Amino acid sequence: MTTLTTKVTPYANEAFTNFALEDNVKAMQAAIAKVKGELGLEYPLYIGAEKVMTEAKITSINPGNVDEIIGYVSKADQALAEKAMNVALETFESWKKVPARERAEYLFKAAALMRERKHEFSALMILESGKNYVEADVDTAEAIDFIEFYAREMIRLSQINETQPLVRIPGENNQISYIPLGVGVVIPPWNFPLAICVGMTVSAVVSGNTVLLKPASTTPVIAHKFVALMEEVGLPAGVINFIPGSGAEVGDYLTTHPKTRFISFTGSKEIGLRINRLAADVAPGQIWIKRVIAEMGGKDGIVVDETADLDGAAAAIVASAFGFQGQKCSAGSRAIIVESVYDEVVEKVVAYTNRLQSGLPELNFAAGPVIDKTSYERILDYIEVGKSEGTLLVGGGKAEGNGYYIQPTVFGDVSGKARLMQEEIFGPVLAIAKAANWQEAIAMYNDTEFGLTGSYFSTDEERIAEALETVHCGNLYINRKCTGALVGVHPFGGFNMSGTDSKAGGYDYLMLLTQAKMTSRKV
Ligand SMILES: NC(=O)c1ccc[n+]([C@@H]2O[C@H](COP(=O)([O-])OP(=O)(O)OC[C@H]3O[C@@H](n4cnc5c(N)ncnc54)[C@H](O)[C@@H]3O)[C@@H](O)[C@H]2O)c1
Ligand SMILES: N[C@@H](CCC=O)C(=O)O
Repeated sequence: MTTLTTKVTPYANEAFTNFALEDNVKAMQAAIAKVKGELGLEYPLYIGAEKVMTEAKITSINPGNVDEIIGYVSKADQALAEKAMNVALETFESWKKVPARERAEYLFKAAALMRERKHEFSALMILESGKNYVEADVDTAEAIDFIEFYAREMIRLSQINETQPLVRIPGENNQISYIPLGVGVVIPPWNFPLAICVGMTVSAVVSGNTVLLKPASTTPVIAHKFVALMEEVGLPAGVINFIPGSGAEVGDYLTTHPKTRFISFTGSKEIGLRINRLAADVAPGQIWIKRVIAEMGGKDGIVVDETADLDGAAAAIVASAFGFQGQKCSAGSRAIIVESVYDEVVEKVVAYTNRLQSGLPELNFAAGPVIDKTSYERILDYIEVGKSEGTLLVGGGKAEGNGYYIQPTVFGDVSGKARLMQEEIFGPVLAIAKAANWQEAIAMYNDTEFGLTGSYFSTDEERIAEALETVHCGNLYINRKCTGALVGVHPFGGFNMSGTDSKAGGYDYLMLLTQAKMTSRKV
C-alpha cells in the first residue's frame, strides 16, 4: 500500500529544456558524464520479487560509437517467460483489487522521481539510442507526460458514475465500471525507448493489469532504468515483470500463450501483423479473445500548395524528415509539392538539409547515427534504390564516424508510385514529388497503405477545409511539421496499415486496457 500524498492538479505537459541556455547544456553534459561512469554493468530480469541474472545476455551498444558498451542485459527464454507469466497471473489477483486512486499514486510518485532525474534518463538515451539533446529531452518529457496523464485518466475513469451517470430509471441503481483485463504482454519499439515503453506499460498497470514487459533489444538498458524506478517508488513486485528476450522466441511464445489476455505492441507493420495473426488463434485452455493493440509504421508526408508560407513549409519538411534521423513513425519521409512552387521549395529544403551536421550525439550534433547495423544496411540499400528512382539532391551515402552514420539524404522528382514514396524507410531519407495542383497532391499523399501522420501547408481556407476532410491519416496537421505529438493535446495513432488507431495520450486509451462491467441493482 502506498500513502496518498499527491495533490492531483490539472494535467499539464512537461516543459522542454531550453538548450540555447549554456547552463542547461552543462547540466546535460554532467548527466552524460555520470551515465558514462555507469556503463558496462549487468542487468537482471525482474520476475516478481526475484531478480534473475541469466548467462545469456543482450549486449547494448552505443550506435554513435560502436566500441562503447552501454550494458549487458539478462535475456529471458521460454521457461523464464513462463515463470514470469505465472507470477503476473498471481499478482493480478491482488493488484486488480487495489483502488484506482492508489494505483495512480504509484505513477505520480514515479513521475516526480523521473522529473528529478530528467537529464540522467535523457543522457542514457543519448548514449544508447543516438538521440541528440533535444530529441532525448522530448522523449523523457513525453514519458513523464504519459505517467501524469494516464494516472489522471484512471482516476477519471473510476469516477465515471459521478461524472457521466447512466440514464436513470425508477427502481434501479445502475452503474458502469471499467475493470482490468488480466495479464498483458507489452512490446515497445526502440525509437522512443523511454516514452513509448513507459506509456504502454503504465497505461496497462494503472488500469489494474499486470504485465510482462519485453523491451526492444537495442534499448534494454533505458527500459531497465524505468523498471528500477517503478520498483523504487514501491510498485508491488510482479506488477511489471521485465523480460528482455528475442522477439521470435519469447514474443511468439507469449503471443500464443493461452493466459495472455492482451498484447500491447508498437513497432513495424510486419511484426504487428504477425502478432495480430498469431493472437487470433485460440490456444487450448484459452477462454477469451485476446485483445491486440498494434501501433505500426507510417509513410508520412507533407503537402505544400502554391499559397503556402514556402519557407515555413521547407523548414517543417526538413524537421519532419530528419528529426532523430527519420527514425520516427511520424517522420515526414515524403513531400509532395505543387508544380508552380516546386523549385523554390526544393531549393529551400536542400539549403536547410545542408545545414545539418552529422556527429556524436553526446556532442549534440543535429544528425546522429541510426540504431544498428541492420537498419544502417537497409537504409543504404534504399538510398541506392533512390538513385534510380529520383534525382539525388543532398547526401546519398555513409557519413563519418565510428558508428552507423548516414548523410541526411534528399531525392527530388520521385514518382508517387516509387518504392521511396511507398515504403517505410525509417532513416534519414526524404523523397520529394511534384503534383500538378493541390488536389493531385492530396491524392498522391493518400496513395499509401499507411495513414499515420500528415501535414498540409496552405493559406487558402477552402482548401484547408477540404484537406481536413480528405487527407486520410490519424494525425493531420495544418501548417506545421508532422512529428511531435504532445500527450493529451494530440492523441496519437494511425489508420490502415499504421495500426489499430488507438490514440496514445488520448482520453479513450485506457478503455483499450479495461472492460466495461455494468451492474444493475433493484432498489
Ligand atoms: N504507430 C506508432 O505509434 C509507432 C511508434 C513508434 C514506432 N513505430 C514503428 O515501429 C517500427 C520501428 O520499431 P522497431 O524496429 O522496434 O519495430 P519491430 O517491429 O522490429 O520491433 C518492435 C518490437 O517487437 C519485438 N518483436 C520482434 N519480433 C517479435 C515477435 N515475433 N513477437 C513479438 N515481439 C516481437 C521487438 O523485439 C521490439 O520490441 C517502425 O515501423 C515505426 O514506424 C510505430
Ligand atoms: N508521437 C511521436 C512519434 C512516435 C513514433 O515514433 C510524434 O508525434 O512524433
